Amino acid sequence: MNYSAIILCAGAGKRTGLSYNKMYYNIDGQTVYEKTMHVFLNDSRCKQIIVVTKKEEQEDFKKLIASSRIIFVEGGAERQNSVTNGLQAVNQDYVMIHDGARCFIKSDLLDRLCKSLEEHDACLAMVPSIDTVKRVVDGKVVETLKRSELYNAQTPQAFKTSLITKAYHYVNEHHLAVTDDASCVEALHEDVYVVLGDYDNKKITTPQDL
Ligand SMILES: Nc1ccn([C@@H]2O[C@H](COP(=O)(O)OP(=O)(O)OP(=O)(O)O)[C@@H](O)[C@H]2O)c(=O)n1
Ligand SMILES: C[C@](O)(CO)[C@H](O)COP(=O)(O)O
Repeated sequence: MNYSAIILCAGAGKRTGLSYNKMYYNIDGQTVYEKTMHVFLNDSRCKQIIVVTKKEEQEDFKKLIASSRIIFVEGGAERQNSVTNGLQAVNQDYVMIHDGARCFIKSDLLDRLCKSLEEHDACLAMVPSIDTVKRVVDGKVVETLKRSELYNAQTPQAFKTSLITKAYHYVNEHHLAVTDDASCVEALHEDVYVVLGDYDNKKITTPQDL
């Protein structure tokens, strides 16, 4: 199953407290960006990698890794806008959308997603929720959700390109704000399938994560 990957790197990383984009943060001698990219570069099914960055940071990213499979696209104000821009460059029938900041991704997750794409047009990595989750309004608990039905969404989120393109077009046209990609397909009332993610596949978000 060949695919394009959209690697989102156009954020600011504000919640980390760093004075620079967390994609340049160094872990064991490699930037977060390089760690993420190597997993996709090592996958022969990944025919095109679309790196979405801020315009002014593109040259810095280019210096870190060179490959004929990589192209750069300018990001937008929100993650949703960055994905929308990335989708315009996709040249494969299937696409995986991945947060650059999830740099602990392993290749077996790509295998599971590719297998799922053979049968389904929309699937995403998820892990069962560990904590008990409650709905709170005005500082008061109004509901305890049934944990056995709760999963935490990760990336990659993998799709038939035509479906996710149509789904993003729909949410953008209706001014709906989404925090992940599968939500756009949900908005079209199309099925989205769960692929077992990995608890290690964390998104670097807070100073504690660093
Ligand atoms: N306008 C944006 C916002 C986010 N991202 C990317 O989407 C991923 C997930 O977003 P998040 O963790 O929220 O990253 P930041 O926006 O960088 O973090 P913060 O919200 O703390 O500033 C990151 O890899 C980030 O670079 C993006 O490409 N374009
Ligand atoms: C897409 C995502 O990583 C799934 O958990 C998450 O929703 C991104 O959220 P953020 O607020 O942009 O970090």
